[in-house]
Amino acid sequence: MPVEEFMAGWISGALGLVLGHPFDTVKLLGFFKGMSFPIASIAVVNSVLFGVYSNTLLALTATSHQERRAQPPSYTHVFVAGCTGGVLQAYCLAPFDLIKVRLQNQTESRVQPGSPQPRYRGPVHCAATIFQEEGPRGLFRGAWTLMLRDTPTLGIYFVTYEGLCRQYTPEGQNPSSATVLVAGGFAGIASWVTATPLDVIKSRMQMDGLGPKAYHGLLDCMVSSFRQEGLGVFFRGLTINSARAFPVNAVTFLSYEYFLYSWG
Ligand SMILES: C[N+](C)(C)CCCC[C@H](N)C(=O)O
Repeated sequence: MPVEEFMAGWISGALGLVLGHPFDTVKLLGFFKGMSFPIASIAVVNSVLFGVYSNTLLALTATSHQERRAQPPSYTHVFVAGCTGGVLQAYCLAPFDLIKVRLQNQTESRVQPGSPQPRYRGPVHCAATIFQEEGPRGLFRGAWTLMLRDTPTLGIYFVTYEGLCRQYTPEGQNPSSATVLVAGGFAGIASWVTATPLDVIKSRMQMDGLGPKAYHGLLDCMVSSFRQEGLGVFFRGLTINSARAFPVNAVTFLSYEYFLYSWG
C-alpha cells in the first residue's frame, strides 16, 4: 500500500489547520479553548482521509497518484473513493471531535478566581472523565452523526476539487499552484456548506451526554431543533464554516500536491 499519500495528508492537514486557527477561535468565542488538541488530531485524521482516498482510487482504477493526470479517474470513482476516505476519517475523528466540542462548550473560566471549577481540565482529563462517566462507548458519542456528515460531503469534496482542476488545466498537465489553491478552497466550501446541517446536529448529540438526556437519537434531535428554532438552525455557522474552509483547504491541497510531486 503506497504510504506517501498518508504522509502528505498528515503534513498538509496540519498546515491547513494552522491557517484555520483564527477562524476556529472566532467560532468558539472563548479564545484558544480546546485548540491545541485538534492540531495534533487533524494531522492523523487528514492522513487517514487522503491515504484511504488515494488507495481506494488505486484499487478501483489501478492507477497510482502519478498516473492519474494522464489517465483521470471517472467522477463516480472519485466520489466513491472520497466517501470511503470519509467513513474512515469520521471514525478516527469521532473521539477527538467529541473532546473538542466538550471543551469548547465549557463556560466556566479557568483563570478567574472564585468561579466554579471547570468540569474538564484539559483534553486528557476530558477523555478520562468521559471514559469514567459515560463508558468507553461514550467516547464515540455522536460518531454515527459524524459519519453521516462526512461520508457524502467528502465525496463532494474530492469531486469538486478534481472537477475544478480539470476545468482549468490543459489535458495531461499538472494543475498550476493557483488552480490547486482555488480548487482546494472551493472544495472545502462545497464540502462544508453541505455538511453544516448535520454539523449542528452532531455537536448537539455530542453535548447530550451531560446531564439529563435531551434527545432520543439523531432524528429526534433534528425534529426538536427544527421545532424549537426553525429551519435556520440547520445553517448555523454556515458563514464562518465557509470562510474558514477556503484558506484551510486551499493550503491543505496545495501542500498535499506539493509533497506528492516532490517525492514522486
Ligand atoms: C466534511 N467536512 C466538511 C465536515 C470536513 C472536511 C474536512 C476538510 C478539512 N480537514 C477541514 O477541516 O476543512
